[in-house]
Amino acid sequence: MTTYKIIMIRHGESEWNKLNKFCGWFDADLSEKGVEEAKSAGVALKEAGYQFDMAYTSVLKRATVTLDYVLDALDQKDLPTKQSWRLNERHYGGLTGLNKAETAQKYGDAQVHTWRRSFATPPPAMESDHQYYQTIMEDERYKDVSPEDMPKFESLELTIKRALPFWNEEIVPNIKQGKRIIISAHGNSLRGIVKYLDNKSEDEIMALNLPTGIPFYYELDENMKPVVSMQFLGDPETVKKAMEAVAAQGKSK
Ligand SMILES: O=C(O)[C@@H](CO)OP(=O)(O)O
Repeated sequence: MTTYKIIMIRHGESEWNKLNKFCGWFDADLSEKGVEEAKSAGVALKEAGYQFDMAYTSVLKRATVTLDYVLDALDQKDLPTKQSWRLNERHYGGLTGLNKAETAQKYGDAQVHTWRRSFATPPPAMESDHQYYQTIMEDERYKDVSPEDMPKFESLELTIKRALPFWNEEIVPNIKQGKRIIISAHGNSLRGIVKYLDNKSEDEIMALNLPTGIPFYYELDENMKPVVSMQFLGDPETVKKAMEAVAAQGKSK
């Protein structure tokens, strides 16, 4: 049986992860710790013997810069790379820029958990008087995104709807040609792909919190069904703690 291995990585810690702010499509930089995470991810991939033929990433710096550090560690700086807004973080709408713990104090932990992790419940929309509306919605990078596709908020369900065409039409054909692929993206765009690949239920995906900067792989069969699901390149205790820390970001204290 032919199988295909694909690496995915959530970007390293961003400045807004550090400040515990809802980030979404805001283009936050990596924090110093995030840079270190990205470099370590590159070293882990190098030590495990990985080389790639093609990379995919979003149009947001935290993912593209993470990819740059990884490719640098692998001596593959010139790797063909395709960027797409379809791999962006889910759009956090009106919550963008708010502190997660303060939002939980105001609306309750349960509401924030629903906004962060539920499948179908979207955050409130980003209205035109929102502090970051112009910065995000009028960004040149999105000038070719059709107005119907341009979100003002996204649930995980909506994030999956816009990410999957890119997975199916761009990434899958290259996987099937035997290209070795790395995807550098975001907590929720990757949760979307993972939900689809593993056919996870809405409850199962609600419980998944991806850590920053730790690569994981899937091994897929010819029908793109996982033979091996989500294996992290990191020691299980560290991965578990990092996942718990992400889950805790939405608690009031
Ligand atoms: O703020 C965000 O855009 C995301 C990822 O950092 O946060 P959360 O984990 O709350 O979905």
